[in-house]
Amino acid sequence: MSQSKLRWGVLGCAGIAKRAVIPGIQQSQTGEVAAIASRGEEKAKETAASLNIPKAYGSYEELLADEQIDAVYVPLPNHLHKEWTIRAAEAGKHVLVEKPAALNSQEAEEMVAACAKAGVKLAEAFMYRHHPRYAMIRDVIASGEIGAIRGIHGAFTFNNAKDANNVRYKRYMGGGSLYDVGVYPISAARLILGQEPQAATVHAFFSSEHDQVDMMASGLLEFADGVALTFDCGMWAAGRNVLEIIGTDGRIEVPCAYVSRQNADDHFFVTVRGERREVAVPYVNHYALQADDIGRSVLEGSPQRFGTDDIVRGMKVIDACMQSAQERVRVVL
Ligand SMILES: NC(=O)C1=CN([C@@H]2O[C@H](COP(=O)(O)OP(=O)(O)OC[C@H]3O[C@@H](n4cnc5c(N)ncnc54)[C@H](OP(=O)(O)O)[C@@H]3O)[C@@H](O)[C@H]2O)C=CC1
Ligand SMILES: O=C1CO[C@H](CO)[C@@H](O)[C@@H]1O
Repeated sequence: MSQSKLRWGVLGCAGIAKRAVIPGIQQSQTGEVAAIASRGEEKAKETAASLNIPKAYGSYEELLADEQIDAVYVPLPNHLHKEWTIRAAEAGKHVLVEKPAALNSQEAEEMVAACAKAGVKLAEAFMYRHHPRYAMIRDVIASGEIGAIRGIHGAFTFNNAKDANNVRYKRYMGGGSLYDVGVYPISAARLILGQEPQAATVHAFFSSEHDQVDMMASGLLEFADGVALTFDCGMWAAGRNVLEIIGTDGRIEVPCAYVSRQNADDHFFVTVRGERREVAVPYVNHYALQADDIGRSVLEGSPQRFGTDDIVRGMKVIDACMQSAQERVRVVL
């Protein structure tokens, strides 16, 4: 590609797109947001004006028909990820799709196949993985300082249960805490261990007041050598966003593990034989780094950090967690 920046189009005007991902692309080195689309033209125009986006479209189809757009960001409710990823790929656009990439691994496979057929890149927007903290944490583990990993615990909870119309409380849209936030500690454990779990056991509370979506879930993922991830996630509990890696000789605590601090330096803690030290990590915008990963792969041909096979493997784990929670069984992967 001869141009210097990837021209992004965004489908949908609210939520995480407006709050963080559009500013992230605008701060990235490789991308610019060239157009935004909404189901309502006025909303698109207002959002474009407020975020300095040159073009606004009153439908997603019109944006996909714009030949000036190279890549599309899909921050729609979960049940629309597959449809709009495939439509974007068929229109020749590279795709960054929000987490979870799909409702299940079958959908993820179809999305990966459509992108491969169209010759476009596909990435899942697990922005936290692009934060340099995770490479630093893996370095601490590789140094042997905390010894052999014996277990990982992750938690991601928040409380917006009063917002009854939220897409997270609609079952057909792929609502529920596992899809919304449980996916983060699951993704982080797979990232840190560099392997897939062998079995999943999840207990969830499906709320009749919230369209039977899971409002809270606790789970156990079994990895090789007796290592386990224990996690909990929830949408009607006080906010927590943490990860802990427990070794034979020490442990690593990661505060703000999945959504890093805004405009502030980050850190994590390493405790070995009772001595706790803080490892400082200067502020970065992980949404910008996420955009640059796909941007560099398109503009410079560099490999994406996470392949599309990771998307399907991750969704297989989520499938197993869902099945375990719904059927109250241990699911072998
Ligand atoms: N990586 C991260 O940090 C985060 C990721 N997410 C992910 O982003 C996705 C969207 O979440 P969030 O931004 O909170 O969602 P919102 O409900 O805030 O926004 C979703 C957007 O989708 C569009 N849309 C299209 N069809 C529908 C529909 N039938 N109902 C409602 N909205 C529709 C709307 O845009 P319009 O009306 O303009 O067309 C709306 O602005 C999810 O997959 C979620 O998991 C969410 C928060 C943080
Ligand atoms: O991905 C996400 C980041 O965290 C939010 C909670 O605080 C979630 O709702 C969202 O979907």
